[in-house]
Amino acid sequence: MVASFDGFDRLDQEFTLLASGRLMPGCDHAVIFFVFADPIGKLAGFYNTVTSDDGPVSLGGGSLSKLFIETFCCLGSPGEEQNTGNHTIETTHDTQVDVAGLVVLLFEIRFYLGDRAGFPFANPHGRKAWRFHDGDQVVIFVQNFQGSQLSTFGKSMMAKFAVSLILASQSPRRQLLLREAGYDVMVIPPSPDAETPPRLDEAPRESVLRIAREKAEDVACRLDEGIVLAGDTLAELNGQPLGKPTNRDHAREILRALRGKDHFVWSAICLWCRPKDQILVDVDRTTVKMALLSDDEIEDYLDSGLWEGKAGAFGIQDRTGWVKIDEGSLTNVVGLPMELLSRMLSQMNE
Ligand SMILES: Cc1cn([C@H]2C[C@H](O)[C@@H](COP(=O)(O)OP(=O)(O)OP(=O)(O)O)O2)c(=O)[nH]c1=O
Repeated sequence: MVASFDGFDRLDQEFTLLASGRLMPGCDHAVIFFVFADPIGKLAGFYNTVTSDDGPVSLGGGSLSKLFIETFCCLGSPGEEQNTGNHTIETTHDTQVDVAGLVVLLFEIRFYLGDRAGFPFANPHGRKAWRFHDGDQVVIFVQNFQGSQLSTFGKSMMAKFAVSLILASQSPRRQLLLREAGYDVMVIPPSPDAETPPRLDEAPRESVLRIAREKAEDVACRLDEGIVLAGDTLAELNGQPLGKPTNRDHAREILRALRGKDHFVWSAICLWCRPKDQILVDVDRTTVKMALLSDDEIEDYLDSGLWEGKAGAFGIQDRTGWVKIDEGSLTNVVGLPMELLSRMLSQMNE
C-alpha cells in the first residue's frame, strides 16, 4: 500500500461508503478510490488525513471545500503549476496543505438514460467486479498522476475533464450525450454538403467511418486548433443501410421493414486534432431488436414526428421497450458511443 488514510473511520461513519480499493492492484502508483452514495458537495469542509510514503499529510478544509464544490478539478503538489492538456491543475501553495504529490479526482458518475451496464473498473479486492452506477460519487487519490501508467479508466477520466471538444454535428442527441457526460463542448455544425451519402459498393460500417471523417474534416479545416469530434449513425437491415427518412411515407416504409426484426446500428466517431492533424476514426456496433409493432402503433409514432432526423426512422430513447438491445452500447444507438469515445481520447493523449 503506497498510501493509507488516517481518520478513515470517520469518513466511513459520516458518508455511505459503497466501495473502496485500489484501482490497479499491484501497480507501483497509488490509485485509491472511494465511492460514496452521498453527494460529494456534502464533503465540503471535511478534514481528513492522508499518510503516504512521504509521511503524514493533511488535506485541509479550504482547498478540499473548493475542490468538492468545483467537481472535475484536481489538486497538484505544493507550489506546482501543472498542466493536463488545456486544464490547469489547481495549485496548493496558498494553503497549509501538503498533499505529497497526490492528485484528487472527484467525479459524479452520470450515465445517459441510466446505462444498464454501469461502468466497470478493476476489481478492488480480487473478488467480484464493481461497477459504477448512475449518481455514484467518487473520490480518487492518485500519486504521481502525470508519470503513472494509469489504467484506461484513469486515462479516460483524465481525458474527460482535460479536453474541450468541438462538436462537428447539429445532432442534439450527440450534444446532450457529451454534456451529460461532463465534456466541455462547443458546436460547429458541418456544412450541408460535407457528407456524401452511403455508396452502393460500401458496407454500412464503411459508410459511417467515411462520413464521420468527412464531417470532421469539413470543420477541422476551418480551425487553427482544437479537437474536432464528428459522428455518423446508420441502421443496417440484411446488409442494407437505413439512414434518416426523407419523409413520413419513407419513415413508415422503414419502420414496417424493421418491426419484429433484429438489426444493427452502426455509429462512427472521427476525432481530428488541429493543428497537428492527428486523426482517429473508429466505429461501434449494437445489435437491437424492434418489437412487432402494429400498423396503428407505427402511425401513432409517425404522428409524434419523433422519427424525423433519426437513422432507421426511430429513436430508441423515444418509446421505452419498442427497441431492445441484444448486444452493445446504448449510446451508440443514440448516435455517439461514449465508451468508444473515452478510449479514443485516451489514445489521443498517449
Ligand atoms: C438509431 C437512432 C438514431 N438516432 C439519431 C442519432 C443521429 O442524430 C441520427 C443519425 O443521423 P446522422 O446523419 O448520423 O447525424 P445528424 O444528421 O443527426 O447530425 P450531424 O450529421 O450534424 O452530426 O439519428 C437516435 O437519436 N436514436 C436512435 O435510436
